[in-house]
Amino acid sequence: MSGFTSRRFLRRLGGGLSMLSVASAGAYVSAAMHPAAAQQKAPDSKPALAKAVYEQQLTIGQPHVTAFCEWLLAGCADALKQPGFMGAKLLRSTPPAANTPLVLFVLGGPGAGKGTQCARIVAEHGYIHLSAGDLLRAARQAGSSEGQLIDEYIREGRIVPVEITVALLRKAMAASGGSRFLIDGFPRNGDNLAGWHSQMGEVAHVGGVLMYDCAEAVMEARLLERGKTSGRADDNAAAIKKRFATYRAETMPVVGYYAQLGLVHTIDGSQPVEDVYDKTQQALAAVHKADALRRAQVQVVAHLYAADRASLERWLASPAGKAHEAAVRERAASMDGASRASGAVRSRVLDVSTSLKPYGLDSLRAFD
Ligand SMILES: Nc1ncnc2c1ncn2[C@@H]1O[C@H](COP(=O)(O)OP(=O)(O)OP(=O)(O)O)[C@@H](O)[C@H]1O
Ligand SMILES: Nc1ccn([C@H]2C[C@H](O)[C@@H](COP(=O)(O)O)O2)c(=O)n1
Repeated sequence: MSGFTSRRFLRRLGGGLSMLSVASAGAYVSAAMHPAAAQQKAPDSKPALAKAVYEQQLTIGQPHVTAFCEWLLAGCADALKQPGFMGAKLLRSTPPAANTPLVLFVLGGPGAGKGTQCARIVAEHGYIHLSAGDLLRAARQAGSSEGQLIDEYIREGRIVPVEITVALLRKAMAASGGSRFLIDGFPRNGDNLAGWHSQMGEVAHVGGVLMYDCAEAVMEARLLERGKTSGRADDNAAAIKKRFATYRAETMPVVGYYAQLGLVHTIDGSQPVEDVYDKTQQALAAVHKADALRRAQVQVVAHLYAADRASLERWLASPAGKAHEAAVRERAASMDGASRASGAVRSRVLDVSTSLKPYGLDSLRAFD
């Protein structure tokens, strides 16, 4: 793949391939056309239609996009020397996931200090704080149809079915209009986790879990003290015991799940509030850095157009085609992990006849 240099590509363009720079809204990076296909463009004649498309898709970080696209288009120009090939085009777009709101789950045992830290984060970082427990208590008080069921679950220190909780969270998120959320006390068990994935997996991005670690004896003392004024039905010794048991049995595995994904920031919640907040700030800095990269991701799609599927498949099976595929994968994998959403390059050949999208050379000419 030594031919993948922009200088060589530009020389080749000068020698016959035409390069179409693109005018529209940044969606199209650039396109190249086979000389034979370019010659078919007579003013009154219908443009030739491609019959098959070789498509490669990948998602990469913004810092790499320009250099990568230039390199890839040069590689496509190499491929265009093959018989039956008509044109190539690179497109780029923002992946939908880059625009979804950022969610931080806030976990830790009852009384670990989740609500206290969330109040500080909201004041300084502009998050919307949603406590699953608060939403459930409000739903109970508002006399909702599920009120009695919620009441029973909370009194027993059990976890309310996720359909109820996630519906409350979803509604509150939409009503807030925010783009950064602290979701406190959720997901508390496997049912919460599964319900979140199915209902919210595509709607919001979980960027991290703030996990406040605290000994039960410390948490119990805090909750009993809080119980003197909180008015909460579950801030008493008997309910606290059940809540601890539920936390150990049901919530800790959820923390383990996110730990495996590398998303958990464990913070010692037994320290004074200010010290806990200092550690929280450090965790937030790491989360925000990763989130900035997520938002700067770009989806790149490369198309090679051919007059027939056989031409594409012949080329893909040839040493040149294999080298092209391998080079794209290698280059994608060589980008630094943090700014690469997926090193996986999705490649496929599409028959235009079975595709919904008309892949004609006229689409290239639109940018002529
Ligand atoms: N770091 C701390 N040091 C001492 N007391 C604290 C600390 N953090 C919170 N508290 C106190 O402990 C009690 C419980 O705190 P908080 O309500 O923030 O816990 P929580 O994890 O949100 O509890 P729950 O899960 O029961 O809602 C409160 O009275 C709070 O003022
Ligand atoms: N995801 C959740 C969160 C809370 N609950 C119920 C059961 C808890 O004991 C209670 C109080 O929660 P807290 O305010 O202590 O976070 O609310 C639930 O069922 N599911």
